[in-house]
Amino acid sequence: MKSSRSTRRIVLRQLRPGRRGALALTAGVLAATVLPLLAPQLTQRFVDGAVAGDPTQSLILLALGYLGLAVSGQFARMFTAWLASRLAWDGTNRLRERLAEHALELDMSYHGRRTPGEMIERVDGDVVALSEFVVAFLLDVIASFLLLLGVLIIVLTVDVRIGAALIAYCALVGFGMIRAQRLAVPAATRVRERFAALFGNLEERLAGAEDIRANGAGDHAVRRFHQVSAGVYRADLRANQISGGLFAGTTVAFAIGTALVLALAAWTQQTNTLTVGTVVLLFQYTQMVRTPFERIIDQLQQYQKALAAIARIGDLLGERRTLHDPAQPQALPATGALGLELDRVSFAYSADDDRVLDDVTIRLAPGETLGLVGRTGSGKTTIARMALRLYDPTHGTVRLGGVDLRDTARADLRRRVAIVTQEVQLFAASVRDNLTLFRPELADDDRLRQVLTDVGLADWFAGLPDGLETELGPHGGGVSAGEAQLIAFARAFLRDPGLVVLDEAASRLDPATEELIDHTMDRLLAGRTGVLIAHRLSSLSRVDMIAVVDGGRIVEYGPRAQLAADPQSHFGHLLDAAGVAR
Ligand SMILES: Nc1ncnc2c1ncn2[C@@H]1O[C@H](COP(=O)(O)OP(=O)(O)OP(=O)(O)O)[C@@H](O)[C@H]1O
Repeated sequence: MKSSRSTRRIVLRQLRPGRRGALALTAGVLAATVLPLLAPQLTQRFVDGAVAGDPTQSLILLALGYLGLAVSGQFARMFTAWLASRLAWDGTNRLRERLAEHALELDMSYHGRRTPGEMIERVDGDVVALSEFVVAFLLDVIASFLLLLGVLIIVLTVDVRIGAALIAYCALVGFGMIRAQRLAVPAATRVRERFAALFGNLEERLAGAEDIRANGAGDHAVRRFHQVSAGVYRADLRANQISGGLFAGTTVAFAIGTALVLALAAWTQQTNTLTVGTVVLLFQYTQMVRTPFERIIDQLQQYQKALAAIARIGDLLGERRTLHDPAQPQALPATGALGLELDRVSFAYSADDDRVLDDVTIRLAPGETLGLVGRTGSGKTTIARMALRLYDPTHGTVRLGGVDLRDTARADLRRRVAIVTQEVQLFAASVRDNLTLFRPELADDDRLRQVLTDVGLADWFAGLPDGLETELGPHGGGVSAGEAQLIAFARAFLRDPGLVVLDEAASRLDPATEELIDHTMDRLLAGRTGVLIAHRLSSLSRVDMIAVVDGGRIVEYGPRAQLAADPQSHFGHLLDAAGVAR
């Protein structure tokens, strides 16, 4: 989706400061510009006064005034820098929040097409690039532009000829600098590419450190690292040569400019139209031209980057959900088990893909449990995703408690359906937050403790140093795979759902933990409708119905006991092959 003007406007609106902030910033920028502009006026008076033999007292006063101007000018600049960073930080934080919220709202079909790294780059990298530009724009571009304008106007009023010469000179140097900058851009891009290759290489080698060591590929890894590092060195050297050359060229150009203005001023002074003080004044103003010039040209490059960032952020904000909440949602039954029905459901992950589900029909009465079996990639998880409305079917209908899922409100659905996935996502947060998923109002402490006991985590909980406030490490550090599964069960219990989807962990756990999990699974399924994606056939002993999935189709469907007893059934053969009693 291309970013439209309106989405760009939304991006910029988030960055806009409040009225008071904007006023303070304008005042700061004006002070930071005007104060340095006044300083040479004092120098002029000082020099002319000294030449004319003015009393020392008035010269000291002028010198003190100069000092005061210099100090307050610096102060104004510091204040503006602080304020600009603060306002940009506030603005970009608003934007970051809005983006994160928007990204979380988007369907799984969107996230399925994006890597987490890409999303982080959008929500953080692009926003930081934009924030840096906003600060630099406020500080460097606007302030530098005003300063440059002020200098040119003052010099023009002092002497039109020198002013005109300075303007012509600035235009010439500016043009030259912009052309020269273009030389530097490809070199800087190459440095970034080489660094990206270096970090990519490092990440891959570190992630695979165990395999590299075990297979004796260490020498090769180090050699490759040397090659990639050498690439960074060469690119960086080249970029530094170019920027060093540019710096030297600019210095020479400005030195020539200063010499020219001085020569002109000296010549004018000799014809008695300018005082010595005015020549010093002109010299000082000419010196002031360089920095704003360089800043503005520097920012031209950042501007391109910021434009690209705005476009990408705009694209993300322009993405819309495809799963819509209906205007008048139908409520799901508020309590009790919910019947589940997939009625001739077909589905493809994207319009170009083949069907992953083909004419799937499943009917589960309230309280019944279904076991989904089939080879890897056959479509079991996709069936579960349909029941959770993570996607809408391409054809057919999914009903829960008799209500078409397309007619339900998302919040209602999330309240009544729980899922325990193979890979439990734990957060670097307190146990309480991990259980309630950051909604402390969901349950009081007694209920949280009760649920932990119910899922068999009482001993684990007793060993925690700060009880419910104990912080878990990143990715649930310090929690074993079995405990993580049980925490996921506890999350499901807290919501008291009417439908539970369990995607059993494929990795093996120790027998004691497996027994605990089996027991908890039974408790969770009791009195609820359940869909169990079983990786251990023995787990299926607890389900009422079995669906054997193959290539996105249900090739066998029926009561478990009946299929197990049928000598010809797929399910029976599967049990026999796995050595599990029928
Ligand atoms: N997000 C996705 N985007 C595109 N294709 C997908 C996506 N998720 C799964 N698929 C594809 O859909 C098909 C069915 O996958 P699914 O995960 O439903 O199978 P499964 O039976 O649950 O497998 P497993 O037992 O390995 O978990 C596979 O071909 C898979 O590659």
